[in-house]
Amino acid sequence: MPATLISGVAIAATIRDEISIEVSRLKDQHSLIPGLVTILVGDDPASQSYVRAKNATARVLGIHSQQITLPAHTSESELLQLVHTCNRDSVFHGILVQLPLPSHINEANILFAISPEKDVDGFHPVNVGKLMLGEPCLLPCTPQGILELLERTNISTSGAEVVIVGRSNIVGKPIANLMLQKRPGGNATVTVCHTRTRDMAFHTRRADILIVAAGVANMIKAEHIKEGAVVIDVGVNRIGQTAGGKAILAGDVDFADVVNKAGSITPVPGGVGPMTITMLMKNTVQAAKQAVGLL
Ligand SMILES: Nc1nc(=O)c2c([nH]1)NC[C@@H]1CN(c3ccc(C(=O)N[C@@H](CCC(=O)O)C(=O)O)cc3)C=[N+]21
Repeated sequence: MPATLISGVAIAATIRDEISIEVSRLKDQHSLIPGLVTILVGDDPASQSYVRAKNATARVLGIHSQQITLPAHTSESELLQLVHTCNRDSVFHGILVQLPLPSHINEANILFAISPEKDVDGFHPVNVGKLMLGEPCLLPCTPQGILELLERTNISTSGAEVVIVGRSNIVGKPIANLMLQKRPGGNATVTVCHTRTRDMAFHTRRADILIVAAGVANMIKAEHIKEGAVVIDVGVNRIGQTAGGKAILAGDVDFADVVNKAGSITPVPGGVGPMTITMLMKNTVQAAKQAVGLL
């Protein structure tokens, strides 16, 4: 029997409806319009399309959003100036600096300059530290999206063997921490694999829930998974182009190879990606409410 498809598109749509209702309520009852500024440096086509999607989603939900696009040769100090200006601008409750930045800009210097209250990516050390401690904070969007996917498909993590492939600051490390926490959505036994892991399949085959965020197209095959496992594919790899010039996407999981062995699986596209953008909207609303003392 083929795996049950976990539709990020459908679950994201449900959450977007919830957010849209909340945005209307904030407007009506508190004259509060959540605001998001997205900052894009350079002209990488993938980054352009992600930022466009973020702004489009914000508008649909009634969130005020503005995109600021700067040339690739923008200096670190110019970008820092812009971040400081946005920190002070009360129209914006959330600031997103699209990554990756051009190599002459130190990403940490920029991310650390964003006010933690406006850090809707959850990348600032204050929010990273709070996450680690289990304190309320702005959570990074992709890990938060994965928790929502599992919760809303009634997949329990308590006592489960969760194996994560990838140790990035954006996905691997924070999702590992969240799954460890002593609260619903956590309580898992967590293993994190990476490029130096000696026998990847030995670990991944033990997973009840396998989360793959390695950035290597189709690396996870049937031999890597246990029969009936939940497989969450975070990979978004551009592996080619259609005749019309549209990017062809592949996940980190070889979907065709795994689909008859997994119990449930997220597709790419249409799985984790739409959840990531939705959590950015949720964080923007949370930041706006916090800014005016509603949380
Ligand atoms: N400051 C910052 N924050 C981010 O959250 C951030 C970032 N930089 N840099 C790049 C990564 C990547 N990322 C994705 C978001 C949505 C989809 C997504 O919606 N994907 C669609 C397909 C989109 C397409 O067709 O290209 C899907 O999987 O169905 C993918 C990837 C956010 N990122």
